[in-house]
Amino acid sequence: MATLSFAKSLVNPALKIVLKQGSGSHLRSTGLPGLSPLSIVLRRNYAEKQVFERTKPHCNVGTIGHVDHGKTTLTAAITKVLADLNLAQKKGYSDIDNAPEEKARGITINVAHNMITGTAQMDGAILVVAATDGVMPQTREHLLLAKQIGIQHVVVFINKVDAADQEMVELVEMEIRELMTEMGYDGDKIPVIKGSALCALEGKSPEIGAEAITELLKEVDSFIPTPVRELDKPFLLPVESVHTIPGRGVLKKGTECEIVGHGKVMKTTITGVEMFHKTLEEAQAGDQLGALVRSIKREQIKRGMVMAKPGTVKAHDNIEAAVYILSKEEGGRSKPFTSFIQLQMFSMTWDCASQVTIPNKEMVMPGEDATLQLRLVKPMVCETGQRFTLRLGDMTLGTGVVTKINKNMTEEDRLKLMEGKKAREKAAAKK
Ligand SMILES: Nc1nc2c(ncn2[C@@H]2O[C@H](COP(=O)(O)OP(=O)(O)OP(=O)(O)O)[C@@H](O)[C@H]2O)c(=O)[nH]1
Ligand SMILES: [Mg+2]
Repeated sequence: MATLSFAKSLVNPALKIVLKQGSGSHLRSTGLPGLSPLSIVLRRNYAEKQVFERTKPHCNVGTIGHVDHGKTTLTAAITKVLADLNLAQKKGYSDIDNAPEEKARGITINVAHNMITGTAQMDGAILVVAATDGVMPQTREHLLLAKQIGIQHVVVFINKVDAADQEMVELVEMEIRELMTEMGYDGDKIPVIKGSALCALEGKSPEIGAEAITELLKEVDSFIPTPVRELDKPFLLPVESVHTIPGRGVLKKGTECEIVGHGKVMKTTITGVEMFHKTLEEAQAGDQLGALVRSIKREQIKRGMVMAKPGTVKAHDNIEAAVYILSKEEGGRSKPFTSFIQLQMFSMTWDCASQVTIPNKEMVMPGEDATLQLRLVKPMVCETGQRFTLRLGDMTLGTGVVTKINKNMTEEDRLKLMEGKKAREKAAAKK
């Protein structure tokens, strides 16, 4: 397995670091579903050509961590340090935090949601912890989620060391190593780099600024291996977002595909593939790309649908799953739940309301495992083994994996489900 090495990258003037941006393509899909706004796509040998050349592997690394600990600043600092070495384009806060709400409030919204919907795509993570605060609730929540969704490689950056004394920094390091071990990572071996993203960004105190970033990149490089992509399976791309580009009528050009989800199945043909604003001959698993498709209107496609080889995927609305319900300490809720609770299910790039039935017990307590039957209000693409998260409002309640697919509901079943939902909502409103 080839390893994408930042150490190597740093001495390779051909490296470019590219942040996820809107590509202006007609249908934006991603084989590495839903990169978080803070994700970094590392690729090497990025040449300023109109045609994209696949000469180096890609590795997707995202930043996670508690609110205000410096995720956005660190991402900006990484691009600055690499740009100074002529290895990347510098990106500002507003390039990184893409959503309008994020821009307006200067915060990264919903990292957990991005992690959940973007799971398969993050090959590794940088956990940002401010030395001034230490481990905070979202530090735990994100790390737990990272573990559960299968992110095996995490590098830690203790940020804001400019604003904390040495003793504090050492305590925070011990605290993090302990937490990592508790979460099932090798807390003693994990690379922990201490520095200041702000200093790096402002070009101050190089020993805790630029040099710390360089060290972080070296560790990312050697510690996070290049993922092995499943190239021999039929293609499947979760739709991340949809864009219109006027006057452009045209995966591999000519490939027939099906777009499935939100209760629909549509057949079409791919007329062009783009990556990082460049056209390419062929996209492969692990790429984040834009696909142009024939005779489909923008309104017909929605985030959460899946573009796949015809006949290879189906949408389901009645499934069974093994689920772990987070305890309060892990960021879950303190109360148990019973059958008929309505939860939002998040998987790949979709989310859908679902009604829960607990087949073999009365209720599920926080911190417990359970088998659940989930009935979705619309059929969505899911397969046995697919991972998902259940949320209630903005709280992560649990994470799970699909264990069995039941026959889709009939229209009558669905109506009953919706009616039952309405009745229960009415009853709840009366209370
Ligand atoms: N003193 C100091 N302040 C920093 C450092 N890095 C970031 N900050 C400040 O911390 C605040 C939060 O930084 P952000 O990068 O927005 O943090 P974030 O993790 O993206 O925050 P959310 O998106 O709100 O979750 C800003 O005011 C930064 O200027 C640092 O190294 N030292
Ligand atoms: Mg932010």
